Amino acid sequence: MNVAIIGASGYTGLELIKILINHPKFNITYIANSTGNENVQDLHPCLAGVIDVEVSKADASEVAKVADLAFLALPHKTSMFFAKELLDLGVKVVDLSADYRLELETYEKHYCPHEDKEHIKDSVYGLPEYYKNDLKDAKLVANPGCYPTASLLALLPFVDYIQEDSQIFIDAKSGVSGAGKKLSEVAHFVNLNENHHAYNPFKHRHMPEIEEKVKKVKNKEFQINFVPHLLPITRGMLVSVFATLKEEIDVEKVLEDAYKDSEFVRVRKTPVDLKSTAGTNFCDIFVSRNGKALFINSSIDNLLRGASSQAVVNANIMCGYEEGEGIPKIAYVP
Ligand SMILES: NC(=O)C1=CN([C@@H]2O[C@H](COP(=O)(O)OP(=O)(O)OC[C@H]3O[C@@H](n4cnc5c(N)ncnc54)[C@H](OP(=O)(O)O)[C@@H]3O)[C@@H](O)[C@H]2O)C=CC1
Ligand SMILES: CC(=O)N[C@@H](CCC(=O)OP(=O)(O)O)C(=O)O
Repeated sequence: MNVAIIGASGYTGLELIKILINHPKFNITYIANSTGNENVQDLHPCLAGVIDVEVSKADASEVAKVADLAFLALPHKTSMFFAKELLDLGVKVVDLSADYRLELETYEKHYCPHEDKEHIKDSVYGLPEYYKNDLKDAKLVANPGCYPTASLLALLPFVDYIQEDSQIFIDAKSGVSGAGKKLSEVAHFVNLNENHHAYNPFKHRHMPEIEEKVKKVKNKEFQINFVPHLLPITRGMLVSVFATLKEEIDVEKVLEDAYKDSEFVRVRKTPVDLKSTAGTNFCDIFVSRNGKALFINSSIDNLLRGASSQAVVNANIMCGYEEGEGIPKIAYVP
């Protein structure tokens, strides 16, 4: 199957190239960014001697001539313009941005007016462990955000056991590649190095994404109190969920049962770490309880399970391939 990558000069775009080069079924036929007119090796010197392709200035009608499926690694608000055109031209889309993740009303409250109301209602949320059946027939997949991926995989198995009307707290920590390649004051070496801080407490746009998906998957409404933090590292994400159980249940069994058939969730016996998942599509999860107090701990690579490798898993399912075809499993350890 011929595929296109739009947004190939960004961090997640590069990860898509790296995965798709080695993929047994997908063949990259189109790579684009906002300017084009460059070789991919000039864009990413690490790809010299690996892939020799001209980068185009992104154009949906050109994509439709050479590809059946497009990965959009574009910023929110830009993605929906390309997705709309591509879908109308019959190209399947896996969108890494937030543009198709939420109900229209939730999206417009937390982002901006939506420019593709026709397709947003048909998009499938790309969290494979919970949406696999819908993904099989999807034409448009909305890849989840990195924080919601790690948070939902940790939280969802326990939602039925958490005290109704109680508070759920999520402490989440991300490597700085989560913010994309653009320069910013926060990502300045001197501000970041040997430092650690929270940002947007209780106001981050991933809080409504987590709340909405808990409601959709489990039909339960909880106030999710989400606080993200920035880590002075390139990639990796660590999430700690705190909640109160209705009863003193066997939490390890609940977690193991939830993911016994999942190729890319590993249930751990000790608290999780960043390095064991870096470079892979795995989500590692550990759970513990103190009476009714519940602690769930998850780890992912924000650029892979939080973005590009999860996008390729979704594309595999959409195209009827094995979920794990071409998906990285070996971590960057040590
Ligand atoms: N980084 C992460 O960990 C995660 C990111 N995401 C989401 O994935 C998407 C991509 O993220 P990331 O790779 O970090 O972003 P980057 O900022 O690193 O890259 C953005 C890419 O979009 C391209 N682009 C921007 N505007 C246009 C345009 N008008 N036409 C064509 N190309 C355009 C840029 O090209 P150019 O170089 O020409 O400007 C660049 O290739 C975002 O929506 C992000 O929120 C989701 C989960 C995790
Ligand atoms: C460290 C950092 O800045 N992270 C980004 C989240 C990146 C991501 O997963 O999400 P989206 O696809 O929704 O942008 C942030 O907090 O906005």
